[in-house]
Parts: sequence; C-alpha cells; structure tokens
Amino acid sequence: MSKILYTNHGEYEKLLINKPDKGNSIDFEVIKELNHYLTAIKQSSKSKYLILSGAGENFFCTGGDLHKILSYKDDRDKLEEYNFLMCEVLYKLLTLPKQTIAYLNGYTLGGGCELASACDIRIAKSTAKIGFIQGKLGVPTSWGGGTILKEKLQYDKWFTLLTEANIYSAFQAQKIGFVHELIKGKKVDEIEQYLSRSKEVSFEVTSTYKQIAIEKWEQSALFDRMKKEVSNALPHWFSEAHLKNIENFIKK
Ligand SMILES: CCC(=O)SCCNC(=O)CCNC(=O)[C@H](O)C(C)(C)COP(=O)(O)OP(=O)(O)OC[C@H]1O[C@@H](n2cnc3c(N)ncnc32)[C@H](O)[C@@H]1OP(=O)(O)O
Repeated sequence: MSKILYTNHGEYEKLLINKPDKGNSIDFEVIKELNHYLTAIKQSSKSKYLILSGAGENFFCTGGDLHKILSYKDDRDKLEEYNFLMCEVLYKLLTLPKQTIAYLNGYTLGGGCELASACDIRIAKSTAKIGFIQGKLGVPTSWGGGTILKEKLQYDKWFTLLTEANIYSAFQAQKIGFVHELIKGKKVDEIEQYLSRSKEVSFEVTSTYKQIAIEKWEQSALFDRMKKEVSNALPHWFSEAHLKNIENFIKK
C-alpha cells in the first residue's frame, strides 16, 4: 500500500502521509514517495497550492519511525542516509514554487514539526497537539527543520519552542506563531474557505512572491546550513540517552 496518498483537486493538490497505525511516522518508504511526488509536482503541476497532511483523524506526523530508527542503531551509514534524505525532502518542500500548507490534523511531534516548518502556512485542527519534543528524547532537530524555522519565526519564540521541547495545544502553538490558523469544523470545507481568501490572486503572482523567499534562502546557502544541522545532530542519535528513550517508547 502507498505510504503517501496523492490527490489532485485542480486548484490544489494534496499529499497525505499514510501510516495512521504508526502515527504517520517517517520511514525510508515515506521519504522515497514524498520525494517522488514533490519532484513531479515541481516539474509539471500548475495547481496553486499544495496541502500536506496525515491520513486518519489522529496524527499529522509523529516524526521518525522509532521502530525503524532503533533497528538501525548499529548502522551509522543507514541513519545518516535516512536523515540526509529527509533533509532533501524538507528543502524540496520549502522551495516548491507554490503556496504550501501543512494541515496539522492531530499529533505533530518531533520531525513532524520539522516537516510542517517547511510549509509556508500551518493550519491546525483545534484538538491537535504540537511539539518539537526532540530535546526531551536527547537529540536536537535533525532534518534541517530547526534551521528552516529560524528563518520564519521570531528568535525568542523559536528558541523557546525548541528548548522547552513541550507538547502544546494548537491554541498555544498559534499564540507562539507556529500555527497560523485553527480549524474547528469540517476540515475540507474550512481549508477550502481558507484558500478562497486568495482566490483572486493568480498562480503566477503567488509564485513570484514565493520566488522572492526562495532567492533569499539560496543566497544565504540555506540548504548547506540545513545539512550542517543534520551533521551536528547525528552524534546525538547514538547517545545512550536517545537510544534508551526510544527503547522505553517501544516497550510501553
Ligand atoms: C526525527 C526525530 C524525531 O522525530 S523525534 C520524535 C519521535 N516521535 C515521538 O517520540 C512520538 C512517539 N509517539 C508517541 O509518543 C505517541 O504515539 C503519541 C503520539 C503521544 C500518541 O499516543 P497514543 O494516542 O497513546 O497512541 P499510541 O502511542 O498507541 O500510537 C499508535 C500506534 O502508533 C505507533 N507510533 C506512534 N508514533 C510512532 C513513531 N514515531 N514511530 C513508530 N511508531 C509510532 C505506536 O507505537 C502505536 O503502534 P501499536 O498500536 O503499538 O502497534
């Protein structure tokens, strides 16, 4: 079964991470399929928006697949490949020449927050729970998402979000500025309502604005800085504290 569900709605395209029985967590197959769709969308699509969300009702994405990560604990090359590939996916998503919207439809944790950071806008279901919990597991952000968010959020809010490593309500995450809008009702209607606010602005105009941001990120070598984040994080992945925290989750 596909780990990513793709649909085209004309004005917008949608990608859903499709592992609801495992918290929509990220494994190699998810990465490969995300990469495939993002490349195809970049090359050929003329839709105005991309919506990224999670299949099912409970999870947007709970970050790395902890079962898979633990199974690679003695394979440094594999873990390195996993993190760098995900970093590429985040950069591809960040620099897509259209408006990207993360719809946080449930738990958005760890790497899930990094993925959401790569989108232009984050809309959350009012019951969603959101947190850069990496710090409490013994690792810093590891896919370049910390570096991306630094470009987008006020410094003190960014620093607090990452160093407290708390799980926030959607309302609190909105107050911090990570979430732009809350959705209380039927999700498809409300997202379409949100999109309709900019319906008079063409795809070409929207992409021109996006290009301004992309050029700034290219000039400041953002992708290199994201890769540096991955390299700096890697040693922490093999720390006793990190492996113990993962084992504890799996044993529960
Ligand atoms: C890149 C670095 C990172 O991403 S660090 C962050 C890693 N993520 C996490 O630590 C979050 C792990 N998940 C959780 O804490 C809980 O599942 C949360 C999200 C709080 C939900 O709890 P609860 O509603 O009780 O559901 P549950 O734990 O029974 O989960 C349902 C099934 O999904 C699975 N699941 C969940 N998250 C992951 C994950 N990240 N990797 C692998 N599997 C995951 C659970 O194991 C559970 O599966 P099963 O039903 O026991 O087979």
